[in-house]
Amino acid sequence: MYFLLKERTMVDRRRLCAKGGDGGNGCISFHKSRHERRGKADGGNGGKGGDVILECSRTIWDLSSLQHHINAKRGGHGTSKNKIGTRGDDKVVLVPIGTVLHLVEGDMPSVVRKSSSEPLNPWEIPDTLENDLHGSFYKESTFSKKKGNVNKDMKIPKLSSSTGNKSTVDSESFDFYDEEKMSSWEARVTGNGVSESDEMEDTEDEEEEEHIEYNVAELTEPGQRIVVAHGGEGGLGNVSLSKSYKNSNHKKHDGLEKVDNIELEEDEAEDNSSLTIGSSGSESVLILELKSIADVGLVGMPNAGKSTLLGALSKAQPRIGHYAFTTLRPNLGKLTYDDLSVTVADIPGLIKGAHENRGLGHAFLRHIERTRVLAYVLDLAAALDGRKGVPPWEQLRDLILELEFYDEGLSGRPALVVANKIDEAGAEEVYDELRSRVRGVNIFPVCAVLEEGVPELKDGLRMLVSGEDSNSLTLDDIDLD
Ligand SMILES: Nc1nc2c(ncn2[C@@H]2O[C@H](COP(=O)(O)OP(=O)(O)OP(=O)(O)O)[C@@H](O)[C@H]2O)c(=O)[nH]1
Repeated sequence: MYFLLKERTMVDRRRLCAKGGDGGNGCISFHKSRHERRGKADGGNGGKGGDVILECSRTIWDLSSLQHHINAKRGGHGTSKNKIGTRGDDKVVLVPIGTVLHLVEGDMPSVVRKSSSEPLNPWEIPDTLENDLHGSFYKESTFSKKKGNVNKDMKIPKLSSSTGNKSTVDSESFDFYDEEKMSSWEARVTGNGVSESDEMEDTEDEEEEEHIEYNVAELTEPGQRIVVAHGGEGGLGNVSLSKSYKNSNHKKHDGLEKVDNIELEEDEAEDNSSLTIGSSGSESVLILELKSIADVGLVGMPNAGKSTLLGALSKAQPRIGHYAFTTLRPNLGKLTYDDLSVTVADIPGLIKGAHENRGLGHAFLRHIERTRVLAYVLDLAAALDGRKGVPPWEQLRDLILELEFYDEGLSGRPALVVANKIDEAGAEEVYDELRSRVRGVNIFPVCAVLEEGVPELKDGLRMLVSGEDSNSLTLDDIDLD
């Protein structure tokens, strides 16, 4: 029995600017009493700023809920009676399993922690400060530009770059889908004059000009956490300042008061004031990308019927049009069997030249790269009755070529073939010919519109995903003569 869940459009890539909270300022205060007429230092340290943390979660499906700018809270200021400022709240952002991080700017995501509620010792002077106090000379940048280390346990995936050219191989000029459709699709506006394609292209252009460190970290386990921007350290209150100077046998003076009977020079007092200011939280710019978007990728030329098929498989209602490229971003459907749950992605139609980034080819191919198995969706009716299209076996050849041009081995994944639009007049004969020309993989005749052949296809997909069927398709398996 199948349980079918609703389909939705997914966001699989997002740029994120993260900023840790600034540290709170330390307090300069003196408690005076009858016995302590000169006053005793009692100013507390500022609280540490919060971190921005990414947490891997099963409950998150894609990156659509992620904001572009995420700031953690600043730490509270220290107060008299040696009260420490509150620690700024961390900002924990849930991301899906398989989120890969690319670093555009800032510190390496460094710390993997299970919980953000680590008890903070308010009396502790941060290492960096301790060193500065006893070391050479304090500089504010020491706080704000603290360089993190990559966690050794962090899994570094080997994903190929998403913007790089995969191949320089030329392909023949494309004549299957007319240029008018292509340009109308590219110009299609999806609201406020900005098309999704424009938005994606802008992002890719922007990225090409940047120096990006790809795949610096990956979130694979639910509950796994990575700090992407650190909170600044709190400034020192005069209690901590006087203790530190005492320890280091420095003689200092604030110009007006004697602290613990230690004489302090006036010029040194100015240095002290900078130590009381909390440091800025670190900032980073990242690109988050989903490594794996689905178990099954529906791959086909525009108009082959992929969206309709996804709807038939998952009772979803993706956008379906009578023109090419109805789908600009992958739609996802979930197909749950008794013992297995399978995600199916309707990947935007590929065209000849996609590997050269024609028609947003790279973006589309990147989606395919992140599916486990492939279902080639062919349009049996494309070449019928003098239509402009090419026969299904040639569609198959073109699809395999595009995958191979983009990334050698991409077409080597387990696959099956969906022969769609079997209901059209003359399609049965084309299907018979397809069967005689294509060997090695299962071929399912389907009418996605009427949902005919869909149960058998579901069984085929199940076998593919569970590994019972591991057949893949190469050009050698297609008889093109
Ligand atoms: N006769 C017939 N038409 C179909 C069938 N499946 C889909 N269509 C039609 O084919 C056209 C394209 O369908 P889509 O599902 O949008 O195709 P697509 O492959 O997702 O297209 P892109 O998103 O542009 O890549 C629509 O007009 C569908 O109604 C089918 O089984 N039989």
